[in-house]
Amino acid sequence: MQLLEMTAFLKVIAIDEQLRVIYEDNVHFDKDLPEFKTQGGVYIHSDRLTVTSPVLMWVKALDMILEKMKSSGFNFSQIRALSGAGQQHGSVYWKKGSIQILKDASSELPLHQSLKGCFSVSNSPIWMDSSTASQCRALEKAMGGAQPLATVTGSRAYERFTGNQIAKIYSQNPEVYKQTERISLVSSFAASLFLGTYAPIDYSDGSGMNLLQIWEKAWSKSCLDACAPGLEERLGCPVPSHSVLGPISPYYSQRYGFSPDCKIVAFTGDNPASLAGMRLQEGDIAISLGTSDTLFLWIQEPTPALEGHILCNPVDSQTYMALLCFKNGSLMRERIRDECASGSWDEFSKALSSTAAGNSGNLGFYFDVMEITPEAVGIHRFNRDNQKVSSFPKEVEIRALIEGQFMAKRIHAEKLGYKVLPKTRILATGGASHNKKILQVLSDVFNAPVFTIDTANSACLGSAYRAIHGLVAERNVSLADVVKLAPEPRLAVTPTPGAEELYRPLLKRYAELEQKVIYNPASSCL
Ligand SMILES: O=C(CO)[C@@H](O)[C@H](O)CF
Repeated sequence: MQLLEMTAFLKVIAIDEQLRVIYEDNVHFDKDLPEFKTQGGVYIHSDRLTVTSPVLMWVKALDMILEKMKSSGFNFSQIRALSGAGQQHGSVYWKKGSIQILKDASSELPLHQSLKGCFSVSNSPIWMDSSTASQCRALEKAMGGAQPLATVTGSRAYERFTGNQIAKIYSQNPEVYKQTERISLVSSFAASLFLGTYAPIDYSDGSGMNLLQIWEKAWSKSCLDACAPGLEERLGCPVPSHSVLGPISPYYSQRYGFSPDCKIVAFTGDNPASLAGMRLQEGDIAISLGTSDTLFLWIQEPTPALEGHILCNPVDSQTYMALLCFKNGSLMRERIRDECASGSWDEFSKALSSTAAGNSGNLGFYFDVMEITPEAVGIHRFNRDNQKVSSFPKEVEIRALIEGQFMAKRIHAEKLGYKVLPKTRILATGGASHNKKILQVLSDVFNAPVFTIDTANSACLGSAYRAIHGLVAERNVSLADVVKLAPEPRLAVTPTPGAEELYRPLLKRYAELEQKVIYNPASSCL
């Protein structure tokens, strides 16, 4: 069994020995926990840069989803291993003395009641936050620059990365930091709830903090010291992502009937879990079309750069995964769907069918929030002569959005050194991967076949696979061996003949125009 704590929802999947899904359910934060008044599971603060989520909402969602399973008659005693994943980079701050409260939580009460006083920061910073620019500059300065930091930790300093978020809390609320005995990632926080004590951070999700040396798999003392004092003891020691952390807390056996022998396998980030769920192989590109769109690939010898991220591979500690994050993902698509297709995906798809590939040379950049890849914000439209225009007809706008999002992915993947080869497969997952018209554009822009996997939520499935893998990893069994019975990714679409020739000049134009829309703080103040 495994849980996935994402930005907008909590999801659970249980699978049997044949890797068949035997239970699946969600709790949507906005709809099912309206008392927290979140939008998309988050609070966007008035500065438009700070983005947080209430940590108690996550705890209450866990209580809710387990109660739903229990009332459905689910037999928890059959669960042999449990793992999970959480949105990357987010952080949870446990107040002094909380470990004892966590250990002693009464099985008579839902967890959120026992833990309500345990968090020194009640609104956790999450991956959508971009309020730590000064902390990023300070960290890069301390490490000798952006590239030296990227070489050590796999990424230059990014606002959403946990080290910079901790530095902000330490500098703005030193008393709160002093009152904090443990700092978890969202993934290790969720693991702690099941373990009944603080769970360690795994190498893969730990690579998204600007704190972990990805080659040595140990905290970088220089990075820790540059962010906050006494940070190492608050983080604990990182562990391999396949580690078995221990048996499930007695709280779950008493309250839900879990077997006391159920093992907790280290939780990891949502994207590393997706890599496991999609059973990515060398040469594949995975594209997760979610709240944020992410492109990731399995890589043997990475070269950390000033764009994108190199993370420790969650299923093979000797290799790595390259990741590019595009913050304006499904929320951007939904806004254009609402405005240009009356809120209907069918109409949206019809618009894609009624416009020709290449959109008659019209190109668009759609960034409602500050984009990560590249750093840019706002809506920018250009006609076939590269002249800025203020609007497009609705169906042209829809195609410009989708072609633009996928051209950006190909351009930035190739900048990271990735080559689209004849054997390249694109494995698509996430909500939009159900839409064949959207996938057709993806296939044409990359000139590669697109496969989808059975469940739209690969991060969930990946965590279930990792739970099983955790039980045998010590015997050097690879994840691939453990999941060979899993459903094969299904071929969804293949490239339209002539797509490569059509998009090659468009990709070149898009890359050139992107330089014009890159965020330049100086010009934006004028
Ligand atoms: O920031 C990201 C990756 O670096 C996002 O994909 C988050 O993991 C989404 F939860």
